[in-house]
Amino acid sequence: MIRAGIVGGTGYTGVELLRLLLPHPEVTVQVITSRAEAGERVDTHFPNLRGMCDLCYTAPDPEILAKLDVVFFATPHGVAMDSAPELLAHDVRVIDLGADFRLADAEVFAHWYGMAHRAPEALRAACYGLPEYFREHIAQSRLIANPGCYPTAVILGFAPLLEAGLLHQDTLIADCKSGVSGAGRTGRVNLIVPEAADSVAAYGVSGHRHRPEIEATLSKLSGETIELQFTPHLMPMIRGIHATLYGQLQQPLSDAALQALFAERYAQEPFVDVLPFGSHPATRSVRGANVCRIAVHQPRPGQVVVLSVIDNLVKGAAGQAVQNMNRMFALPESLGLTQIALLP
Ligand SMILES: NC(=O)C1=CN([C@@H]2O[C@H](COP(=O)(O)OP(=O)(O)OC[C@H]3O[C@@H](n4cnc5c(N)ncnc54)[C@H](OP(=O)(O)O)[C@@H]3O)[C@@H](O)[C@H]2O)C=CC1
Ligand SMILES: CC(=O)N[C@@H](CCC(=O)OP(=O)(O)O)C(=O)O
Repeated sequence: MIRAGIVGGTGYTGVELLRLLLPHPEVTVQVITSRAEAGERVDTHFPNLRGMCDLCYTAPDPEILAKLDVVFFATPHGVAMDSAPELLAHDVRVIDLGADFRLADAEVFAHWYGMAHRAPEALRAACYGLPEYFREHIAQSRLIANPGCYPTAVILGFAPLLEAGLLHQDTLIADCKSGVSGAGRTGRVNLIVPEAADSVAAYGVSGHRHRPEIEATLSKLSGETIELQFTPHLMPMIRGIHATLYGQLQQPLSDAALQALFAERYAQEPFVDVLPFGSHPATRSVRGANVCRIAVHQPRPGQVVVLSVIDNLVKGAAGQAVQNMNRMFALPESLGLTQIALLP
């Protein structure tokens, strides 16, 4: 059995990790941390776990974490980088759901996250944990940077086109919507019901920290320098990300050829579902499931629109982290991740 620990167990992604790991046949969760709730039973805070979980929160203790096989950091940016080097030295695998190891360039990280990178050596050893594109590297890595939620939806939607060099690079737009759980449990004041319900607003239009993550990954996959306009919006829903991606083809391509590109690229992927051409996937079709549903459109010759939906807490965070863990421990990638989405 893999002995696992979760740092940040009172947050949304930490509890989502617990929901997925408790029934996982090859994992035993031995540690779940909270500084504020140390000593409290987890199921007093999350009654959905009653009868499934006897764990109590403990304060993060490096000596205890160092005895585990894998530690998930479901913590704000800047936390994992202070613990990861020591854990790695004790042969503990680390999966960071935050952004500490996502941007390979420490200076780019410092610019977007407003803090110097304090573990540059670990940063160099980290692998970007998007299994559909970096599966082999993940299997050999001991430190995984779990991708951001928006980047997961955007990269999975754009990558087949960019890998094939089919799009003009100066016309790319990612117009995205997120549910409020994307901001975390201790989210901002504008995420409380009276402020967030019955309203939609864009934010971060001039620059959001997920833009460099998306651009760096798509540049790596395409071999070109990719720049795009990324516009996130806050939606009055709890879970879900909907990405509408726009691009212009460099040369004419039939609808059937576009569809075949996506269908073939993801044919063997257990967690990417390519819908029939011209479909309209809804976030409710992925709620609670580790899946990205994608649909391709060509409204006018040469104009491509890709729709990509995920649950931000599952394929956008905890589910993808478990997928990465499975890969790191040479387990079947789908183990413990075959939940069907909750509908309605
Ligand atoms: N919400 C989402 O949809 C997604 C989130 N992420 C990323 O995952 C990470 C966690 O997000 P989320 O679950 O939403 O966050 P929350 O704000 O809901 O929870 C954060 C957790 O971290 C703990 N924590 C905070 N500071 C520290 C610290 N210095 N040391 C140890 N523990 C700490 C908190 O518990 P306590 O203070 O009691 O210790 C709490 O349990 C973030 O980096 C986020 O950006 C990634 C993809 C999607
Ligand atoms: C709705 C909302 O506020 N979403 C968050 C991103 C969610 C996320 O988890 O991103 P990281 O892992 O990079 O923090 C935001 O835009 O800042």
